[in-house]
Amino acid sequence: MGPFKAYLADIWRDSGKQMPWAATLVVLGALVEGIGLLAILPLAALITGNADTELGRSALSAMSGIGLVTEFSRALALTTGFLIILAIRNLIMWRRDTLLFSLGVSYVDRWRTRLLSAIGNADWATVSALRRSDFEHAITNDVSRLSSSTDQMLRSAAMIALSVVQLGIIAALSPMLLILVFALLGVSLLFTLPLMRKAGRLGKKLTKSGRRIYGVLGDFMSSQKLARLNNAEADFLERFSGSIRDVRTNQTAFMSSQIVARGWFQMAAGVAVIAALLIGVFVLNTPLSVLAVTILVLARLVGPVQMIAQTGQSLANALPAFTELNRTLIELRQVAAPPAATNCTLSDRSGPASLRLENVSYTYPDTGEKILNGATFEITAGEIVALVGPSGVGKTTLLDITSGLLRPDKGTVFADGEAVRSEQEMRQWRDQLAYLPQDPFLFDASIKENLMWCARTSDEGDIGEAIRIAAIDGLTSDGREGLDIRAGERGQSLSGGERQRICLARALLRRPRLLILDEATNALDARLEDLVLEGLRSLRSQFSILLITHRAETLRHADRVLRLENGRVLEA
Ligand SMILES: Nc1ncnc2c1ncn2[C@@H]1O[C@H](COP(=O)(O)OP(=O)(O)OP(=O)(O)O)[C@@H](O)[C@H]1O
Repeated sequence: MGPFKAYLADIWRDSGKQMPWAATLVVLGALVEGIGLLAILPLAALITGNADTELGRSALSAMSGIGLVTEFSRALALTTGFLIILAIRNLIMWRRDTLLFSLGVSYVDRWRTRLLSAIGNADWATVSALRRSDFEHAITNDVSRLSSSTDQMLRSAAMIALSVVQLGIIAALSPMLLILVFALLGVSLLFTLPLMRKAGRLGKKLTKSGRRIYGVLGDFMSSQKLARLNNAEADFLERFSGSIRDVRTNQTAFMSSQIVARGWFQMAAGVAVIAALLIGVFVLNTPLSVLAVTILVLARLVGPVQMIAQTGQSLANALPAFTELNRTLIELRQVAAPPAATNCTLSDRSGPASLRLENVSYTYPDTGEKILNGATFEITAGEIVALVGPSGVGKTTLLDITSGLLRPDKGTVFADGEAVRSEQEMRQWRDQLAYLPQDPFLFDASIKENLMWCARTSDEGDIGEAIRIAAIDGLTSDGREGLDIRAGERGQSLSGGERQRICLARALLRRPRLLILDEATNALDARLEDLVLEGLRSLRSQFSILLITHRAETLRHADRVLRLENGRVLEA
């Protein structure tokens, strides 16, 4: 019951004031439905001419009291009353169902928002170690399962209220018949329990196999080119087929258990209706109108009871997804970078920044490998410094610490002589710098939209200048669509060098005080790289530059070269 309780509490908390209003509508709907059902009794008394129930008798005598004595006037009054009840019922049901639907939809929407904002707030070390496909699976598949079970559960709550009222009516009319109905529910429940347990087991398996599919699919999509070059499409297809086979088996088993459960219910309901008829007529001498109402209630109960039972199964199937989502959320929130009070004044500065890293050490928590060990270096305002070192020595790690993405285990980052420690200080610091990572990333949008991301206030003049420095003016003014050229998914409609230059122009539009380039011009030919780096040099009154490169020719653009070796920074 643990996860179920947590799930209910979560929906309740999330819905705010809407849930009590929805509950009121659910109860009102059930009561009006019950009144509509009872209205059959006087109608039956009128039609058969035999008032065989208390309610039938009182209704007829009440009508005589107000002068309705002819059959026609009574039939008209009863039909009008019936129609009014029906109209009120429909109005309440419409409001109830739209509210329940919107509660369900908003609940799962909020789950997606919670997960995305938890990712946005979690520290970089955790986010970078997160498997993308697991997260995609959580936010699409797990949340969808939650969506359908939440919707079913809310509708079932309305059905339960309806069933309780209808059972109450039978209890008032004939308690013995109620026992029959309970026998039906008991038998149904007996068959449902093992099926619910099975649905829970299948739910856990579905979460696992679903994640595997997303993993294989993610690998497949991002390595299409590689797969084709190695003629390895068949291998992917085989792995994919294996995972979907698992999902299919689990889904089929789940569907089959639902169909079996439905079959049992229909049989149990059929037996109960016949039994109620026979026992009512031959043993209990139940009045005909009560029998009619009972059969009507029983027939109407089959649908709701079936739905309630299926909701049980669907819940058992979705609860593992809820548990998994909660686990992901808690893990991400535990590593949320805490906002801290600060009197940092970095945001007031302008002109090139100075930077100092003092005695910085860092070990990746998942591998335990110590990458930096007392690294110290300095960049003065307006200086261009190159950082070199063998592949895998820790250059990118050092940049991630410089930009505040990773927090050093020991040591301090100083910007303009001020220590940058808290997340708030790091955020202010990141506003001052532009960091171009090794893989240039572009959105599937126009070049202009890509350029203006994070620099919304840039005008035509700013864009023109950034384009010129990044040497993409040739691309954007060659008679094609100019800045409206679409970059394609992850920028695939452009060449590697074009992508790098657009990312550089985008970085310049942020007006950084420190520009960090992690092999950010390595896809350009030597002539273009020279042109771009010379352009950047001319802007040293605006920003300092820290760049990583493996190319010896690039080093001549730097004022100083530093070498990273054994976790320390040395003058080269
Ligand atoms: N998120 C991570 N978790 C664990 N280890 C990591 C992580 N990122 C990098 N590493 C490891 O840290 C070491 C340094 O990596 P880093 O990317 O900083 O090197 P680099 O000097 O920039 O290499 P290159 O020149 O090849 O880009 C490598 O051994 C790498 O495997």
